[in-house]
Amino acid sequence: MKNRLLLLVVVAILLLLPLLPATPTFWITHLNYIGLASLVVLGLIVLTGIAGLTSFGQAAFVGIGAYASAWLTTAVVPSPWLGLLLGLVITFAVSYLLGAITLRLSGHYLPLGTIAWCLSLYYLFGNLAFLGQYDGIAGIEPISVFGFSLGHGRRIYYLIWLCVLLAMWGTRNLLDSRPGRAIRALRSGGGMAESFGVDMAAYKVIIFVYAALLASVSGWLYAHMQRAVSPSPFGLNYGIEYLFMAVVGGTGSVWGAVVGSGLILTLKDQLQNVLPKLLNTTANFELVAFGIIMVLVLQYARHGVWPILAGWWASLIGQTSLRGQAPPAAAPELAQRPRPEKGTQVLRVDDLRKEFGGLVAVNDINFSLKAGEIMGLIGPNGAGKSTTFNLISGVLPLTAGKVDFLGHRLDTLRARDIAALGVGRTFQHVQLLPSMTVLENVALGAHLRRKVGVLPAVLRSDRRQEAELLHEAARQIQRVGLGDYLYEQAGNLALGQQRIVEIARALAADPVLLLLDEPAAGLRYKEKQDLARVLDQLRQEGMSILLVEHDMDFVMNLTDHIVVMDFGTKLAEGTPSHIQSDPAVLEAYLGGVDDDDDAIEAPGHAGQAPQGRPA
Ligand SMILES: Nc1ncnc2c1ncn2[C@@H]1O[C@H](COP(=O)(O)OP(=O)(O)OP(=O)(O)O)[C@@H](O)[C@H]1O
Repeated sequence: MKNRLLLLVVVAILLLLPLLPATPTFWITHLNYIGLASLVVLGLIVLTGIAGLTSFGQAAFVGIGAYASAWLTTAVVPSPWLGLLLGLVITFAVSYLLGAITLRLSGHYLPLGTIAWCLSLYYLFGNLAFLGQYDGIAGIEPISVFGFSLGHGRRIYYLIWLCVLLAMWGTRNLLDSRPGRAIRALRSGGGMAESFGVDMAAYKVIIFVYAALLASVSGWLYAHMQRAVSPSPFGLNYGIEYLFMAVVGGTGSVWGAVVGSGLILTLKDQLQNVLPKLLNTTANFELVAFGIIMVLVLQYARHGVWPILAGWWASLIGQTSLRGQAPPAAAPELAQRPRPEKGTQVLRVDDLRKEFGGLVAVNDINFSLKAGEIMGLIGPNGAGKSTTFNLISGVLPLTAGKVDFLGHRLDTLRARDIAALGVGRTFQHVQLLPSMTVLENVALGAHLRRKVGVLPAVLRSDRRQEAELLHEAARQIQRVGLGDYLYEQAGNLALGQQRIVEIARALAADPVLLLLDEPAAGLRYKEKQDLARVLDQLRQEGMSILLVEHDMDFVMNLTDHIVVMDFGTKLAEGTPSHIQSDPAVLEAYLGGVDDDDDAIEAPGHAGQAPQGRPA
């Protein structure tokens, strides 16, 4: 409520400022530039801040939007609105092409790639004769709305800030949606999101184009505000400055765009005014001071200024934790996929093999799993259990062998196609998105159960589907006993609880087969019992569960069937009681059969199995 009030106050001030004759024209011009930069930085917040894809090249897209409209309105038809359309179409085509090529690059190659195409486009603007080469294009028409000219700074101000507010609204909607969760998962890099059906490569291109289109709109407004364009504001130094704005403002929130643009542009302006007077020289020291201030900000406010301001505001209005807040409103339940009859063979692994160079991590393993059965995959550290999981779920390619899931060959499919068939999984090293709430993390698991594109998400016409996804996520979180933590940031939970959240996320995908990698690690005794109850319930519902676990008590009490691996090979297979007295297993675990100790300790006494290979 108080947040809304603050927003209304900000919007009211923005509305009133140009109407007050006392407002200096300089302020309005300055605010116009802040608005133009905010649009570009907003795209960077999504691209770099949220998705972790660093781009130094956004200024080039500003240039495309500016030049397209400048050329069209001066040389072809004097319609800035057609100019906007042309700019958006060209930006779409160029950014799609550049994104498809450069986003395949990772690490430092991606930023270097963006520098390369930013330089290319800059020199292209400066060398094309019909764009006026380095002199650029002058005499550009102002924008008019229903015959009302926005030629004056105080008028175009409203259009600029309307675009900024709309872009902020749309971007917030996007981030708070099914595609938004996928975009926020891009930063995690690994294959986690793909294991829930997210096409990471496609989303990378989508947000690259989204950010470029925002920059293009900024360029269009710039061209018709300045009434002239030349290449210099679209060069690499501006691309770097936009990135600074995003980092200084705060890359995790849409408000960071406005705060960062405002701070950097005001700082630059003030340094230009104050430093010459202070140092009594005309020498250009402002960039030196600017650089030092930037280093200090990066050192002491790594997440930007906005999170600090937001924290102050939250403590001022007494905003407390969201823990315990009511779950999302009830919504129709998502359809469940048909389940195989109990006892039907669900998974069959034939001669599964994985070599890492000379190391055979999985050596021609065979086993099968039926519907309504829990199978344990156990073995000492390094036995090849997690690798087997990764082969079944498509995270790693097989060296040889075959994986059959309900008649589908999994070993020829990508991780996201395997997820779509009904295989859900958790990870040995927890892979949650720590800054997202538990609810959002689990809703990511249900990604494939509703189709919502970027446009409906931006326009917020996806609310029905979103309510269904959140309702399903909340249902699964309550099922695993974490209903009090729906709105807690996942990174704030204890490691054991994070593992349980991963199980809820896998359940949200409505799997037929659940692959759990060390689900009981880090849990207390009572939590393990609760988890065992949930898994038993799932088994009774007909789900097949394959779990890797070191806690023998947990495995022996819960599973129907166990496969023991050692050095990549299958050592033994059978029921828990059979495995507990198998001499080969005892040899692997305990270093040999002892007269006094002829079995893996009975459930209830065992606790953790020895970790590591026998000496
Ligand atoms: N990407 C990789 N590249 C090279 N070697 C790997 C890779 N992944 C796993 N290995 C090796 O394969 C073997 C099996 O590893 P894996 O993680 O599957 O064992 P594990 O049974 O799951 O062990 P733990 O219980 O410790 O998790 C180990 O020797 C490991 O070092």
